Amino acid sequence: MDSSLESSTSSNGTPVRCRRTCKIIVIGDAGVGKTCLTHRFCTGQFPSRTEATIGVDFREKLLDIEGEKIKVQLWDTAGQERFRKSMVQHYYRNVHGIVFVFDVSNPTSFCNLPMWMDECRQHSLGPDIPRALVCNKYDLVTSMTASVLIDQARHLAEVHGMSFYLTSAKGRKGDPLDAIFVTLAQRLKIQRRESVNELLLQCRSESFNIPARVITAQESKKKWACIC
Ligand SMILES: Nc1nc2c(ncn2[C@@H]2O[C@H](COP(=O)(O)OP(=O)(O)OP(=O)(O)O)[C@@H](O)[C@H]2O)c(=O)[nH]1
Ligand SMILES: [Mg+2]
Repeated sequence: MDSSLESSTSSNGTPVRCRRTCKIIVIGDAGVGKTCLTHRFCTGQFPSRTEATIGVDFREKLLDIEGEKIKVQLWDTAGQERFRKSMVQHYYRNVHGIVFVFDVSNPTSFCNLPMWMDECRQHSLGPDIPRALVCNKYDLVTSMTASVLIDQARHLAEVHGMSFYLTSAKGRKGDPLDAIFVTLAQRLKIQRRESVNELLLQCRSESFNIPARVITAQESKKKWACIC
């Protein structure tokens, strides 16, 4: 995992604390509810009114993952082509997690998912980057057609190793909305731990005469690039 560390400084200018930041992009067709989902996750409220996102909106939330503070930076991207084309390069730079969203009441938004996945591939985001598939507006589900769509979505998520969520940004009791982002942050943390362990093993097998804790610290710094 390659995420960044953020520092705050004390009165004498020395860094006092580093906090990991991970960038999660939220993508999908226009109107599927990306802004509402991210807004609700960060503020707890369903926005009374939204307008089409132009470029990108940033939202942040500090999570406590197994005792470690991780700042999740959400990139709420624009679904409309005309509002996103100048920003696409920025969306995909240094991404740590991806959330694909579609609207269960709009089958076209499901059919367009391969196009969004392709765009990720074209920008070199490999399968190693944790991702989630969100079927939003579940509160609108009434028909059998929707349950077929949900089954297909579940299958798509399984095939691509994505976590799958049925959500309503409008919110219902027990809605798993928070789990989307918390689970991604947990996966990122595990991934980072594993990559450090892999490096340790590699170094040992190559008989480098370097104490393990030195490698961990150095590599950890590289993986979570520090901006202090
Ligand atoms: N019923 C219902 N409506 C929702 C839900 N989520 C979003 N909406 C509505 O869907 C519309 C579009 O929501 P947005 O969050 O702005 O959609 P978006 O994906 O950010 O759209 P772009 O910024 O254009 O890409 C708004 O009218 C929301 O109120 C939901 O879970 N249930
Ligand atoms: Mg939006």
